[in-house]
Amino acid sequence: MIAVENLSKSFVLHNQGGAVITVMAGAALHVDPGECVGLTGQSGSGKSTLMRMIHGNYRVCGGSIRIAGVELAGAEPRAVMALRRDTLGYVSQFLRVLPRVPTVQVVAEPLRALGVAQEVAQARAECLLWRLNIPRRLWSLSPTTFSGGEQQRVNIARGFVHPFPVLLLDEPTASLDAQNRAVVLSLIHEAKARGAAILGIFHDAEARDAVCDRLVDVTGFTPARAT
Ligand SMILES: Nc1ncnc2c1ncn2[C@@H]1O[C@H](COP(=O)(O)OP(=O)(O)OP(=O)(O)O)[C@@H](O)[C@H]1O
Repeated sequence: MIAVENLSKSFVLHNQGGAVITVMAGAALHVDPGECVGLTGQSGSGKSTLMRMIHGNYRVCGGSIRIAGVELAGAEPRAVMALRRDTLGYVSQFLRVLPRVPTVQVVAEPLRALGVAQEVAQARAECLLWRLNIPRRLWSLSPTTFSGGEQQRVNIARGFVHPFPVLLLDEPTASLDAQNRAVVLSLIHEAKARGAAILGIFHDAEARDAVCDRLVDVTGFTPARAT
């Protein structure tokens, strides 16, 4: 479902005399349906950079990223948007939303984008908000003023509302208490059971051990160690 081959990435710092930072060369990994793979490696080794390339936020310098058979390297923005709508879910650490949109709509939006009826999308969103212990009185309010942990749970609800075949998780349990962390781990297990291919960054070792089938150390892709 996720196939990365011979991937390279450099950043050119145009505002710093054109300095070039090569983060990755020869990166390769795959994630099969029903599998959860964790990215590890020391701080600055390129975990987030790899994740952002797989999400289509960062341009690839060389190599290939295929998601459910679709090549992302050099893909048109329209193709990336279609992939994100249908196939590729992403839960980041930080919620980014338009102001004044009620939480329940924020969560239901990925389903609405797929043409799911409003009542069905809302019911599914409410179910996830309930499971993630967001108080009902908050559902009609914008999440912009919510606490860090509440915002993260809204983000998780939004990421899991559609059964995406591929899921990218960037620290999904980072600021959660034990009870909510257990809910998120259940959601990940359920997604694996329905055949989702999941790639995640988990600094929380206990969470990582609970859900990951394999680990890939990104340090092995840094140029000094690349073959
Ligand atoms: N937009 C950017 N412009 C320039 N350099 C960048 C950019 N994004 C990342 N980098 C560089 O790429 C390297 C890898 O960063 P990245 O955030 O991917 O590491 P990480 O493994 O996720 O680190 P951490 O565990 O600390 O979050 C760093 O040296 C960073 O400075």
